[in-house]
Amino acid sequence: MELSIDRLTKQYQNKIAVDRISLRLNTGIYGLLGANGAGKTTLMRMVCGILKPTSGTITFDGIDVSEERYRSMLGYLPQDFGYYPEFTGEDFLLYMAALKGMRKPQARRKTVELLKLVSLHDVAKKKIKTYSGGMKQRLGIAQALLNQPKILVLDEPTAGLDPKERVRFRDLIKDLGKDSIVLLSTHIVSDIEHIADDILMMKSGQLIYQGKWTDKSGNLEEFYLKQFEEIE
Ligand SMILES: Nc1ncnc2c1ncn2[C@@H]1O[C@H](COP(=O)(O)OP(=O)(O)OP(=O)(O)O)[C@@H](O)[C@H]1O
Repeated sequence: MELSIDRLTKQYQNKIAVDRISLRLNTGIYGLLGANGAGKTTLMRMVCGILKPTSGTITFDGIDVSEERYRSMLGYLPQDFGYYPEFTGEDFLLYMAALKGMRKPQARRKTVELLKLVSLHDVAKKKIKTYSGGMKQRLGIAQALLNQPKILVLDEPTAGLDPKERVRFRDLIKDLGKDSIVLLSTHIVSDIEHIADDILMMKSGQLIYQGKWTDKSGNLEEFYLKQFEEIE
């Protein structure tokens, strides 16, 4: 299982948001770190096939990002995910399953399973508008997992969560890297430093660090902040 990104570039009018990024990702959790505007969302949107690159390619085991087969293997939680406040958590998942073309019996089975996984089974029949930020994000993860994706893209899933919810979210994500490629963006080091198998760090559209971060590598937070300082 390999997601291959080759010299990927995205240019907006006079701004290069992603600048010739090449990456090979296998199963595991990849923590994508970068300051605001570094290009994380642009990169992730291209990996999800919803933003067309200016140049470069993205393939999964040889399947191009533009193919339907690629999409069927993808799970995505966007930064500004739109929940339906009047839906219950359960109805929302059933609705998303229908959008993904799942058959009803399978959708029902998967909904029950995922509500348990994200610890929302007790509130499955409550309206989303009564959910906390953390509960909504867990529901967001659940919808992204409906089709058992091989590639799971989570764009700043911990934004707006309190510290307790952050830990809970981290615990949930930890296991997902066993069978799939998880790409998770954040600008908070502690969100990923203990769960990411590999660290990817972006600055001004470029990848400035890629690989494992071990105790020998030093303090990740310090290294990260140093890159920040240089921007300002
Ligand atoms: N549609 C667009 N048109 C022009 N410039 C854009 C567009 N979208 C993004 N940009 C610019 O591209 C750069 C990268 O933006 P991007 O949203 O990918 O960064 P990010 O790392 O995800 O930041 P954040 O953490 O704030 O989401 C920024 O300078 C941004 O202003």
